[in-house]
Amino acid sequence: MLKLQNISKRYNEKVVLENINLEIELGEIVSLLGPSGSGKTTLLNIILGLTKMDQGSILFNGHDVSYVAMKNRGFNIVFQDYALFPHLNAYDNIVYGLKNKKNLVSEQEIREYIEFLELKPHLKKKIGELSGGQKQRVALARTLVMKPKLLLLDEPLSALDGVIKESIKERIQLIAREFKLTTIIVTHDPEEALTLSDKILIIQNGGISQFGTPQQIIQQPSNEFVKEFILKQLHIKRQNIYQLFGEQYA
Ligand SMILES: Nc1ncnc2c1ncn2[C@@H]1O[C@H](COP(=O)(O)OP(=O)(O)OP(=O)(O)O)[C@@H](O)[C@H]1O
Repeated sequence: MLKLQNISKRYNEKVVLENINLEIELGEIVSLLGPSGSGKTTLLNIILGLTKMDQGSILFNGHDVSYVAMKNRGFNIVFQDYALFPHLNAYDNIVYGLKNKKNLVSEQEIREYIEFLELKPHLKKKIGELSGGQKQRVALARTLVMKPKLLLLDEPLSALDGVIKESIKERIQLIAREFKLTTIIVTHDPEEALTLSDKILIIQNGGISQFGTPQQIIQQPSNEFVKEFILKQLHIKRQNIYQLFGEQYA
């Protein structure tokens, strides 16, 4: 379980996060959802260990990792732009992080991740020869071979559309189930959060506006902001809501 306790962060006297408390169960997919500038990426980076918090603690499976360096936390992130190496082919990108950690994963396991993400036909291609969805799958494979204890995804679907977006969404859900991998996703898109996650944390101005399952957020929005943000301003497709939660919420 990942437990965030009283996390606060300021930048130049401006409060960016204030007293964030959160518990995420093993294998759960949680979306951090909120408007631009609400503090989502800052919270993701604090969990990763990339950004220092001013106050608070992070517990992972009972261990306090608040002061553990990023590389020793074992939490891995897929950045929004994938950060793949353009001069290497897909396979060399996937195994890049294993250079000094050869014993972390067997050849057989690497092959399984590649099969799982349907990347076999693309292994020899340079990054520039891959589609957006293929790049995203290479980035996911590269992260999975590192056997992360926690998977962090920054806007994983924002560069994708239509069918590709849906297939990556399904992949992310399969990864979380198959590998019992706790997954935290930053998104500003309510529809994405509602259809992808087990739970959603809605952040507004650095504070928690609501934390709950998609059903709870649809059925019992805890305040006007949640109602506006989720249901009205961002125009969630009625059809998707209908399919998920039934006619009365469409
Ligand atoms: N390194 C930094 N130095 C100063 N201010 C920062 C820094 N990083 C973020 N901020 C500020 O903190 C606030 C929250 O930023 P953050 O990137 O966490 O928001 P976000 O919800 O992820 O936004 P977006 O959806 O636009 O990416 C913003 O006001 C931003 O300007």
